[in-house]
Amino acid sequence: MNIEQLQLKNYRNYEKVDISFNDKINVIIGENAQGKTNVMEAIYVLAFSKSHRTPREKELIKWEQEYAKIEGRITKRNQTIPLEIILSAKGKKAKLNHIEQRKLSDYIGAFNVVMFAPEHLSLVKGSPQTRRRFIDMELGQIQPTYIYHLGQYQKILKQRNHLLKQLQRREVQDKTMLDILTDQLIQHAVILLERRFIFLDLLRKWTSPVHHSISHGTERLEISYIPTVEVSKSADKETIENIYTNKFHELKNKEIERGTTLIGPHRDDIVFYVNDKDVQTYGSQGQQRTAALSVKLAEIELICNEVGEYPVLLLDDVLSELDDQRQSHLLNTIKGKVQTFVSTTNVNGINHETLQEAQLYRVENGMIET
Ligand SMILES: Nc1ncnc2c1ncn2[C@@H]1O[C@H](COP(=O)(O)OP(=O)(O)OP(=O)(O)O)[C@@H](O)[C@H]1O
Repeated sequence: MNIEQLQLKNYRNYEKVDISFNDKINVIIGENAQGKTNVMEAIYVLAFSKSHRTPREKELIKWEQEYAKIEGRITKRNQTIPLEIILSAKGKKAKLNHIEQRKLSDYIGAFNVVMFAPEHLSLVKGSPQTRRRFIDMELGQIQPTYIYHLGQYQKILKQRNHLLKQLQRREVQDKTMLDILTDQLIQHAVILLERRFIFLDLLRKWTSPVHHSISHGTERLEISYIPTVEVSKSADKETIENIYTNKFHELKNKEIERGTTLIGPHRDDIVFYVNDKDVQTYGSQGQQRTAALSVKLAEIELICNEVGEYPVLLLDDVLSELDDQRQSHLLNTIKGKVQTFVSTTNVNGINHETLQEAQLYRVENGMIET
């Protein structure tokens, strides 16, 4: 899969841009704060309809402008597909093949992208929220209906937390609504948990050989999903539902006392083990980085396996963060098969023959030159 062309109108510090891309390696080079990440972000927004940097979409619109537009032409299974995202104070529009999609879950998944930025290097040692976000984004692009269930779960969770706060402050006495919201929450929690278990199995399958190879056969990487309820990954829907129902019943008074929902996929986590030791606690910074790189490389293979084509890879300011050996492993793995975007202030920090074949784009103050 490739992105052939990108057009930006009033996006961040770009007033108007129209660029065509090379189907192999594209290097976006420029000083700090010139707009390199903004280009990467625009490609990401075209795929996911949201930014990887901010939940506040207003920030994406050029200052003092009414709207921002990102248009892209991608090729997938030998077909050209036009995509369009328009952001304004009125909301967001997503168009696929020039047709506006009412549900974002009908849009997301058409264009597959893997982003690798410095913050992903802390996937292993960072917060559980970072890891949950990672699972949600990846699952969302291979299974668009996951986004629907996640959205419903988050909506009900918000209502339930609000009600728990009211019950805590005794502004509400009747608990009937709490039971209704609990049942609704469980319906979506079961689906999220089931799909995350399956996704983790897939991820583990692709991560193990990659990690074994990067570590020259010295390390074995394992990934475990840690839910907030005791449940086996082979449990069926009904069993998971019963486990949640019983646990919510048991925790009812405690949740009212605390004024928040204490269990569910929004509190789950994943743990990485290298040679049976928890990498977050015991791993060196190098081992944590290698684990993060393995996950990213596995993600590319996993998407290719699920979708039938390699996703586009965005390496935002990350190559120079990797040492020569990890850089080489990454670039050798993707060479010739994955359309890649690299943003950097200086190509000198990147030593690889792959870059000799790259198309260079110079970015300066919201202008791009090839
Ligand atoms: N909504 C906006 N409207 C206009 N300009 C914006 C907007 N949002 C961000 N900018 C500008 O975009 C620039 C930052 O661009 P970007 O994050 O792409 O930098 P970069 O080239 O990747 O830099 P670095 O190498 O430091 O990461 C800044 O000059 C910032 O002021």
